[in-house]
Amino acid sequence: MLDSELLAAPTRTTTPQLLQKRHDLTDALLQLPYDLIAYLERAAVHTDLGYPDLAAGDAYRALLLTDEVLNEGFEYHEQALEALQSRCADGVPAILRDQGSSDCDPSDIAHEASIQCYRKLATSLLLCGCLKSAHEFCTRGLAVAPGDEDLLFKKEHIQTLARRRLKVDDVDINDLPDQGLVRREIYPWNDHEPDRFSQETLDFLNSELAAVAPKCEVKVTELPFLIDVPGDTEGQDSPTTCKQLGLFAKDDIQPGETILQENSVLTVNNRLKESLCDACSTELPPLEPGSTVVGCPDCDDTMFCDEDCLARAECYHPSICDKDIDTIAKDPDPKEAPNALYLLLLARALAMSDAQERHPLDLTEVKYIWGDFLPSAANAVPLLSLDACPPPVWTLPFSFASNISGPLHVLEKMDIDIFASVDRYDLWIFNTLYSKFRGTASARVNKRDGRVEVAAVHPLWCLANHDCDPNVQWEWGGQMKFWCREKRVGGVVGGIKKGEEILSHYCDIDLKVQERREWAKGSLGGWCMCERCKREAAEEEEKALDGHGA
Ligand SMILES: C[S@@+](CC[C@H](N)C(=O)[O-])C[C@H]1O[C@@H](n2cnc3c(N)ncnc32)[C@H](O)[C@@H]1O
Repeated sequence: MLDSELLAAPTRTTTPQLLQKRHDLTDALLQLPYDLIAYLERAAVHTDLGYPDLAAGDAYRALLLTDEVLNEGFEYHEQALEALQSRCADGVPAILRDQGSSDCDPSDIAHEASIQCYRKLATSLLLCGCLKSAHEFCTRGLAVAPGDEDLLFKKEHIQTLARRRLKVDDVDINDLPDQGLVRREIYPWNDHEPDRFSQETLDFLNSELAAVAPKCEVKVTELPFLIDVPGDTEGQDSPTTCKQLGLFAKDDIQPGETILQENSVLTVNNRLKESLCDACSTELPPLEPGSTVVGCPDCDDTMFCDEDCLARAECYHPSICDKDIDTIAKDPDPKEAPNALYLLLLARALAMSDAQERHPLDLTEVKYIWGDFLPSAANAVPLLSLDACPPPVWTLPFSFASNISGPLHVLEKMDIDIFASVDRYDLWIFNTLYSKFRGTASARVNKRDGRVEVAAVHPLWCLANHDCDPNVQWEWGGQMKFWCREKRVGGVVGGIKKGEEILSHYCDIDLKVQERREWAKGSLGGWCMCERCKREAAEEEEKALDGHGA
């Protein structure tokens, strides 16, 4: 019986009805932000809609609110208690009734609700593939409700799954997988996403390009739909294409000519003690007489390479100035470096949103960029099974720390009320930002120790598509720079004719085809199918056949 509870049971409520319910509950939360019952109700709707990650996010906020109710000294105690009392005016809320309690004392209700939160968190995180966090919530829940059958069952199930996945008899809890996957999509209720192919979008992007890349324009183009399976790519049905954006030359461009120079404050680094500019993350010039380095006049330790960077920081820094936010995600374990950088990018976007009083998804640096989204229908899985979760079609990396607790911690450090700001800082918004950053960000390693330390999103540079015979070369210091190659692969003289596409490179083009394809696969979403790759792969295959025959 418990097993069936773990599955997202088919519901008689239709998707449009569920979406309406979600909409109403979100509205209710905007009216009564400290209502833990509404969060639990929305978690249930998110489960029924097939978004266990969003259900976990709601259950976690509900859990935090149970703490607020139960602890008089907590910041939102009064508001959370008042909201709960108003929800209990007519008896125990329906969402808690199956727990058998008819007692309407707020403390008892909050206690019952916390157990429900632990159960929801454990199940939902398990469905996303975050076994370690799910296990932790089972353990925390069992400390509050020893012997709770549901939590005991889930804990046992996690251990069974882990034994199977890790192929060991004794599972060390610290070894449990915790990096999950969730749906990567434009959520049905996301009304911030522009039509990227509309004339309005193209006009906006082209006006931005005029300042940083006057010889470039963005256009709609067709790209091959790339396949993830090596060996499936050649000599079969020609791959279908998909509509995307790309950069094109508006004029002839000469070899060596600079094409694009772009600054982006959506740039972060994960070094705590390195002297890097807070805005552009380049190494600061030495602090000597005549140095251009300037500090923030209002907080210690925030340095910029010059007055220009200090001025650019106005669009995010006021929201984190003197807020003790510096240590978050800094100096991570090397294995965690990419996740830490994505969290820092998210934190920067949240600071920009707060400082500019703009919805994060409406930030110019974010709004138009590629997110590698799948249609919602393709992501929807009719019945989620705990034994095969997350389903292979889900592609957005997800963890409790990166997607739920980390962003909330950042907001709290920024003195933002995490309950009263659900319109701007809801989990689906963090997930959408992550999708966009994962589709477009570039990273830089420290030359001294080879560790990945800087990441950035350059919203115009990232419009250029990849080719293993690129016609441009790029370099990223304080600025992202593109220039026309002097020579193409094979020694052909460079130069780009008016109307030709700007062809960037997402991997080291000096590698052999197999290695190039491996490297670029992550950012391309599949096996590169450029002319050079197809030609060289065919040559390699021919060589292998010859070797075989000899
Ligand atoms: C950074 S974006 C490039 C700009 C993107 N086309 C847009 O519409 O904004 C990277 C994505 O573009 C697509 N892409 C880039 N180069 C490609 C290529 N040579 N073949 C197929 N898809 C490509 C892939 O979907 C990749 O994930």
